[in-house]
Amino acid sequence: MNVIDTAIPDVKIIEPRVFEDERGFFFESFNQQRFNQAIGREVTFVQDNHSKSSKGVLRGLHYQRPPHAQGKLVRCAAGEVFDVAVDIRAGSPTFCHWVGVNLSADNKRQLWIPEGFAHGFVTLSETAELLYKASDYYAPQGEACIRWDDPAIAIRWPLSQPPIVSAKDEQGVSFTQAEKFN
Ligand SMILES: Cc1cn([C@H]2C[C@H](O)[C@@H](COP(=O)(O)OP(=O)(O)O[C@H]3O[C@@H](C)C(=O)[C@@H](O)[C@H]3O)O2)c(=O)[nH]c1=O
Repeated sequence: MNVIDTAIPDVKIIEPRVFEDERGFFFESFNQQRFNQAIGREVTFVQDNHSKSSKGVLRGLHYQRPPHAQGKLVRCAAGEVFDVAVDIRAGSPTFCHWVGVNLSADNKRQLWIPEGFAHGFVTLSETAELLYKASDYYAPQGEACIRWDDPAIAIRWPLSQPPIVSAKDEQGVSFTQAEKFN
């Protein structure tokens, strides 16, 4: 397993070791011990999520407010997405910074997004299936959404036309208005 730093030190790219043979491939998509070593602390995941999206669908930027904050370990098992984490921790040296990583069924990369970040992605392939582990349970009362096109964050989404966004995400607030983490 290979751990790659990103421009935001707490956000890591994890590349599993893939064993290929004439039958296909095998890899450990999650190993608690190695994962904890990779990020330097213990995280307990309590929920696995799976979503499928069509090309041009953009979901985000989502987070749950404390005490329901979620760390997420994200991977793409079919197709390809551009996955983004935004630092919303007040006082962080990388506050309001974002990182974007292509995750695909081919590159098998995973993105670790700790608590204190908003998360979103856009689908680059005809369809894409995203699998992610979360360190806390879904708590609708704690859900929050920042607009994907917020000018203060200025994410460079790889888009050639406006994305397909849910009605809920259209109601996302600006970065300035969003509740931050302390
Ligand atoms: C996120 C979530 C949704 N749901 C339900 C609520 C709703 O009826 C339906 C679809 O929910 P949403 O529209 O919020 O799904 P979606 O827009 O895919 O939300 C997800 O987006 C990505 C970017 C994330 O980071 C996730 O944490 C999550 O917020 O699924 C659950 O039952 N459990 C969950 O954990």
